[in-house]
Amino acid sequence: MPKSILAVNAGSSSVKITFYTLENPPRTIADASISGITAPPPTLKYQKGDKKHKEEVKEKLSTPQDTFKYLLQRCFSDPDLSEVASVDDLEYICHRVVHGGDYRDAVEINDETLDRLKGLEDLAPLHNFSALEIVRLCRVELPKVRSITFFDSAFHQTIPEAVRTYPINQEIAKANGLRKYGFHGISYSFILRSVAQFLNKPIEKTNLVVLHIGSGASICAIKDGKSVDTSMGLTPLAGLPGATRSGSIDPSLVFHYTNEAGKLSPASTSEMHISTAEDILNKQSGWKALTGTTDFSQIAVENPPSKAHKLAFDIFVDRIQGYIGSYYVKLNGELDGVVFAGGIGEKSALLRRTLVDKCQCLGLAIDDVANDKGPGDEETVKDISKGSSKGPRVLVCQTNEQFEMAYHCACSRS
Ligand SMILES: Nc1ncnc2c1ncn2[C@@H]1O[C@H](COP(=O)(O)OP(=O)(O)O)[C@@H](O)[C@H]1O
Ligand SMILES: CC(=O)OP(=O)(O)O
Ligand SMILES: [Mg+2]
Repeated sequence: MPKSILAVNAGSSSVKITFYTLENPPRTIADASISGITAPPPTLKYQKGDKKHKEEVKEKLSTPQDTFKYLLQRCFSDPDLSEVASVDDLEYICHRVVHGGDYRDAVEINDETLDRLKGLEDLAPLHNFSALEIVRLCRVELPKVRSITFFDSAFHQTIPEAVRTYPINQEIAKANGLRKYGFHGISYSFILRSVAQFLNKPIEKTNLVVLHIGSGASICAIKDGKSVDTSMGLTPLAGLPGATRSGSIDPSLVFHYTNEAGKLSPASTSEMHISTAEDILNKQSGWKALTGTTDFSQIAVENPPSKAHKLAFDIFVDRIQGYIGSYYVKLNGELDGVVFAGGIGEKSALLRRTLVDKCQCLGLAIDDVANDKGPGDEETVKDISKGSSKGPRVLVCQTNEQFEMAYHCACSRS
């Protein structure tokens, strides 16, 4: 039986896994995910071809490792999934790791790289912990399968010095790795390749402003196929607000909010230390703090259920509009398109329409019918610009971080 690739995308509240054939390009065999780990009961979603299944998980899944093991076991024990019946059918496991520090490329896990990644965990405990717990588990329980880690930050290594440097003491900045890194890069890499192909342009001549907006949200300016700026910074907290994140705020706010800011948060564990301020701004802010829900589909509605929902929507629109304006100028107005991606970008026609209306002065215009319809299941990129528009294209891209990892894994092998 030919071997396969398993791609793992472990987030703070979900673990998604996808099995692919080991060929170039890889073909999806099956997809499984568990979401709602932090807001039980967790939900399992499973898809193989046209067969879709969703159920509440009864077992207690308190760690990313438990969740990953549960998903793997479910897939291995499915009689319809004969392609991946056991660990012997796997050649590679690709892991999405959010913070990769100075890494420019994916790395294969061995004692040395795992040690280096351990150092990064302190810089981004909230974001790297789940993924690295799963990497460690795979080392112990699936030692024959090669683990490759892909970093969200790697795509942004091209950001110029003046953009990535914080104006603080540079000795301290260098010693502690304090600079803008940027994230969602695995997704941006998928989007860039897919959109360049769609526009029939070479990647190195493609200029885009891309919005990856899901429960974590960021935006990226791409010039000649390279990231030149992005809204997230040292950690994914900077920039746009998200489901539970504040996004950029005046840093002094922290000390006015609570005088416990620097103390360890009760959410810390013996392996993961986070301060009270980090916990508040990362996990108790954003849509959740404003409206009580983390689900943007309840906020992005024509008639919002409360003033707070309307305010949350308006805040998001305001912050994104600011970045689009700034990046348009940084790209000298020479952009091929503005791309909407991520759960919200792909699904909310209302947010896309509102933003495009607010950015009319840049020549953006939308076709309402195409926008309302959105992309079909098999449509990776859809053009929703108004036919007569001479401005940059307005596009929706259904991003796929798992595929991007499997694709690079298969490419580097062939
Ligand atoms: N129709 C919709 N309108 C607005 N937001 C939506 C819609 N459908 C899903 N979303 C939002 O997309 C977000 C999840 O995005 P996704 O990129 O899948 O998540 P993650 O950041 O966890 O990877 C959630 O906040 C969800 O509410
Ligand atoms: C980097 C980041 O914010 O990731 P996610 O959107 O998956 O939370
Ligand atoms: Mg995501």
